[in-house]
Amino acid sequence: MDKIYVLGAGTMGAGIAQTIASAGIRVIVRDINQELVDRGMAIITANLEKLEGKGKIMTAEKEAVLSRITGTTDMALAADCDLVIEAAVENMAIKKKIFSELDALCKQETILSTNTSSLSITEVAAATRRPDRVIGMHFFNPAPIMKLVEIIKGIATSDHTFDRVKQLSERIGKTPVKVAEAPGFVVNRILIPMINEAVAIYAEGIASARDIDTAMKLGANHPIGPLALGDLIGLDVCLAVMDVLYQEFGDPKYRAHPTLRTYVRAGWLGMKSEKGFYDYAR
Ligand SMILES: CC(=O)CC(=O)SCCNC(=O)CCNC(=O)[C@H](O)C(C)(C)COP(=O)(O)OP(=O)(O)OC[C@H]1O[C@@H](n2cnc3c(N)ncnc32)[C@H](O)[C@@H]1OP(=O)(O)O
Ligand SMILES: NC(=O)C1=CN([C@@H]2O[C@H](COP(=O)(O)OP(=O)(O)OC[C@H]3O[C@@H](n4cnc5c(N)ncnc54)[C@H](O)[C@@H]3O)[C@@H](O)[C@H]2O)C=CC1
Repeated sequence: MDKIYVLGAGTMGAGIAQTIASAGIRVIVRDINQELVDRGMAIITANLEKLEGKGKIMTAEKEAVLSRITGTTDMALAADCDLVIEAAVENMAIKKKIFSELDALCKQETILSTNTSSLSITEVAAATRRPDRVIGMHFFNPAPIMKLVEIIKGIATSDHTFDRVKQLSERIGKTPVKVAEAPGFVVNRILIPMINEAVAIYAEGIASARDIDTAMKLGANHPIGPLALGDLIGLDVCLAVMDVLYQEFGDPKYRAHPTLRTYVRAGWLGMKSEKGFYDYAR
């Protein structure tokens, strides 16, 4: 795979584009307006400058990585790419619309993948006429750091598509795991209900946000606490995943805590909106 198209330049899209370009592969990253494209490119540049500042990459390498990334608002540039990685919002209706558009646009061989956190690959694939070439390629946040990629086949995804995505994952330095289609796959079915439970503990006044996080860092050896992790992921993404788990399984244990929903309604989405369980305003 020589040319990859990433759809969405947000938290995940920017990190995925950086990861791919750092592995020597050309990547186009698309968002819906130029301001969002510029914001994504600025995040990538800042990340690379941090690595440069620490002496982990040379200036020439930073420039080379940046030169392999093209920011755009143009969907048509997906046409001749080998792989599309969709990292737009966690909403089935929007993903179906995007995949139907991509299907009409892209060459026959293009593999269409989604970085969805929880949604059905089979349902996304059904919006196309190439369900054998649609697959889940689930990265973790922050994408340049986290080693895992969950690869999820839908009911019609071919072995050939799986093998190609597995090979690419390894080429960009990730460790892929094969996961059968199920709501939330492996990691999020465990992780997001844990974050939801931390929100419940916070809302019940059992401990402060900082103490809940300290408890899980020092008591369970987690690198960051669950509320800080919710802020890193995006509380809107956490809520969307809880709602999918609840709807799909019909089990009340997956009910999103009302406080999580209220935060999202307030626009307190975590780091990306500079406010969540903590304040990030600069
Ligand atoms: C919702 C979904 O669908 C799926 C998901 O993604 S679930 C979320 C999965 N992610 C996690 O669980 C992350 C848990 N947290 C961690 O592992 C760590 O806190 C962390 C790696 C994010 C940061 O590590 P830390 O030790 O707490 O902080 P810090 O020392 O600042 O960072 C460690 C390194 O990561 C880098 N880093 C931190 N955040 C970064 C980011 N957003 N982008 C790129 N690099 C980043 C730092 O620059 C630092 O690099 P060096 O080692 O080269 O100095
Ligand atoms: N935040 C996280 O920790 C993780 C999120 N995911 C998944 O990745 C996807 C993206 O999530 P985030 O990056 O967190 O969201 P985000 O809200 O940070 O970014 C989403 C971006 O997609 C853009 N977008 C919307 N429609 C688009 C379109 N048609 N074309 C191009 N861009 C479009 C938005 O303008 C926005 O910039 C979601 O499906 C989410 O569930 C997966 C792994 C981790």
